[in-house]
Amino acid sequence: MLLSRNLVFRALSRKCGTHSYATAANAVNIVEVGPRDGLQNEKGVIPVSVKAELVTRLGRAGVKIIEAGSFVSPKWVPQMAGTADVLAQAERFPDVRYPVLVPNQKGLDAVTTLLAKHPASPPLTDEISIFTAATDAFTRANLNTTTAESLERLAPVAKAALDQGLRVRGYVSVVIACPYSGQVDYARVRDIAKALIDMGCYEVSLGDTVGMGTPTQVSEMLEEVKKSIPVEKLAGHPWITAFAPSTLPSAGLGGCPYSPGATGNVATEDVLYALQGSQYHVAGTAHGNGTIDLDKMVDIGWWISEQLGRESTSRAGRAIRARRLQEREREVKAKL
Ligand SMILES: CC(C)(COP(=O)([O-])OP(=O)([O-])OC[C@H]1O[C@@H](n2cnc3c(N)ncnc32)[C@H](O)[C@@H]1OP(=O)([O-])[O-])[C@@H](O)C(=O)NCCC(=O)NCCSC(=O)C[C@@](C)(O)CC(=O)[O-]
Repeated sequence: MLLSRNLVFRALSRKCGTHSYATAANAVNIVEVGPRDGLQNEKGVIPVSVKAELVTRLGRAGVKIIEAGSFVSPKWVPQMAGTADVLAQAERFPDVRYPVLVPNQKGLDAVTTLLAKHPASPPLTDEISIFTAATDAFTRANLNTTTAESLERLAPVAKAALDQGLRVRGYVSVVIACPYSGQVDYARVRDIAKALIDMGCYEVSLGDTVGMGTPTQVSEMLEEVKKSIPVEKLAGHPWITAFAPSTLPSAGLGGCPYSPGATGNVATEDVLYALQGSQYHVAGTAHGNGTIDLDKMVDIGWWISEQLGRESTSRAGRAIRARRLQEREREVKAKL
């Protein structure tokens, strides 16, 4: 699956966060963005039933935060059409959150309509993610406006969402380099992230959208952003090379359709695998042992990849599958 595009930095801060899912020291929050970021860039049409099943399977595997889709213009991102039906059809688990991406008031209105139509408890979603970018060129390509104008548009959307009891999370894209305008000014990243926090985002995910950042660049950018925002309110997406915690999709799928040259995401399975035996662990999840089930995530990664007509790019996913096949062959031979 598309693992984490955003690892949350609470583990690094060694403090509990302000969320209801506050984490202990060394705990990593994983925001699984497979159903949204992982699928939004696909060429073919993905049936709603497949998208809903993906959300269901992730919940069963113990993922605690699943970004289930987006309420953007279907003309801009056709793959995200039907997100309301995905939310309505997916089997939901009471301790799992299902945030959705919202670009404007129209997107929030669609969420409000959905919640009125399906008055479930807990609600189908209780969180929106709003997004902008560190450069005007990227914001123009992705949202058809400038960064400053996007922030102006998003402020009332965030306020309206908070007023109706929704949580609001923020994304800043291209925090290191922009595919259209090159190296990014980290002070600008800091100011934009701060603007999102000031409008009520409980956390801001910083995206190296094209995946060009080196660990040194990511550290420098973070040092700048930390001047205005405490680290426990930051998440990373998808620069796992530099930091432990993040927002990821399974099977390494995905990316922003308006980010030419992006090479896909770090797979959730790979991060789960890397965390094994490290000083970090996944924050408390649906499965009381505080872990996401790696084997189930590998299965989900292969399943969704098959649905999309490709192979999983997750290294851990491929290795674990190869090991399973070998074990099965050995068992068959032993029976002969
Ligand atoms: C923001 C807009 C809508 C502006 O697009 P626009 O064309 O400027 O908007 P508009 O207000 O002029 O409306 C144009 C048409 O879109 C419709 N429309 C307008 N809004 C909506 C809506 N919410 N839902 C459904 N329909 C909508 C609207 O009704 C109208 O339809 P028409 O009259 O032509 O039939 C467009 O640019 C858009 O949808 N952009 C989203 C692009 C996107 O989803 N990108 C991928 C997600 S971001 C990402 O992946 C990065 C991230 C978050 O992962 C972090 C990282 O990786 O760095």
